[in-house]
Amino acid sequence: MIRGNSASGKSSVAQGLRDHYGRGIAIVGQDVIRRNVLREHDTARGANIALLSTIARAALDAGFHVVLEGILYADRYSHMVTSLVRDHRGSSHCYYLDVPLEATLVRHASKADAAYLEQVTDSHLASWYRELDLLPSGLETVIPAASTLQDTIAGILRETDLTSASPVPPPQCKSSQGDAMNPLVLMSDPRVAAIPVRECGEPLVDVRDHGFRVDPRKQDPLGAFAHVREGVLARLKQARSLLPAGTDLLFIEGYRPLALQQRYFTEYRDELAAAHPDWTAEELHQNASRYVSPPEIAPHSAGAAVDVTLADQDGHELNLGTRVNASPEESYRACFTHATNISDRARHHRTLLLNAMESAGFTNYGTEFWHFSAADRYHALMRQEPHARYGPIQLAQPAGSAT
Ligand SMILES: C[C@@H](N)C(=O)N[C@H](C)C(=O)O
Repeated sequence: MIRGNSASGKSSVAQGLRDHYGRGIAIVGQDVIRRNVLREHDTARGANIALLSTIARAALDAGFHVVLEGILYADRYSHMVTSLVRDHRGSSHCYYLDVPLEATLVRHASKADAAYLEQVTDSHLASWYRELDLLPSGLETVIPAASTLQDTIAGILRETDLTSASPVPPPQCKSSQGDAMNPLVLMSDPRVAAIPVRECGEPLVDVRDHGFRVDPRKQDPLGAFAHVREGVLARLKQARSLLPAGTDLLFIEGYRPLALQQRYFTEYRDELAAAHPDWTAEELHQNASRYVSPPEIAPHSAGAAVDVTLADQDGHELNLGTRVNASPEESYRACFTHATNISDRARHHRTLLLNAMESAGFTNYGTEFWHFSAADRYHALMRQEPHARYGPIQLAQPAGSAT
């Protein structure tokens, strides 16, 4: 988001970002919506406020990066802007172009649009001007007037990680496949279910007792999410030790009770069925298994799988291209581990994670960069092992708790 007074350079910065990045960036300009589309005054109850939010959300949902730019006075627009930032599942960056009134008047006078200059005079600019009209909670990075247009654009591209990402959406490929060289084996592949399980009986253990960074987003009352088999914990420890200094594993989810797995699977399959009424039951089952494992072979319900990502040394989640648990539809398949429609930096982070986890003996699921498992049926098939060692398991209930 780019805010600032009239003639502070917001739209030039937005245009410059798009010129560098190419297609895939939507510019949502307050002036365009308020003046051109609605032709309304800027008031606290203006219809443009909700419309800006709706357009930005729709563009994000369609897979675009969004640059929202405008004067967007803090007292009128901060609620809309902070809600957008709060609800956005990717990363958000807010900038305020801090240009003194005198400099905005000079920039304004240099505009080529004579009709606009006639309509918008210096006294308009002066009456609209608000000094350092920042949003609450330190959301914005203030860019001083001394920063040149080129420097501002380069800085924002760098910070937002948009320097070299390819435009979205990516080239189309068949929805249930990888590429010709590395076809994905889906969880629904009958070869996975055909792998026998020789249950080894290892218990579930709580990773929170072992110093891992554990993200609370999948937390449940019993702490089931933080459990994994003993051997999985050992591998996690090894993977963690293999990461370069300054990066750490961020643990999101391990064990998942079978009933929850069943619910996730049914919900997602029903979502696909609503979006693709022409798909057969088999197509639905297969495509659902890109994102949720069929319950009968679920690695999470065997305590064999972990969803993990990377954090920096202060625990801040790193950018790995999409949010963890982004669905193929939501992310234009950028959630696929080897997706090409992510930035170089995100790719680098994915490679760090993949290398560490695979070296520690995990197998990744190619449709989810964050999902790894060991000694379950999927892992056994991919590593050509004759049987799995972890089958479905139940988490012991604490003594005295209701069943
Ligand atoms: C739902 C998603 N986070 C997930 O866990 N997917 C894998 C494939 C699974 O269900 O095992």
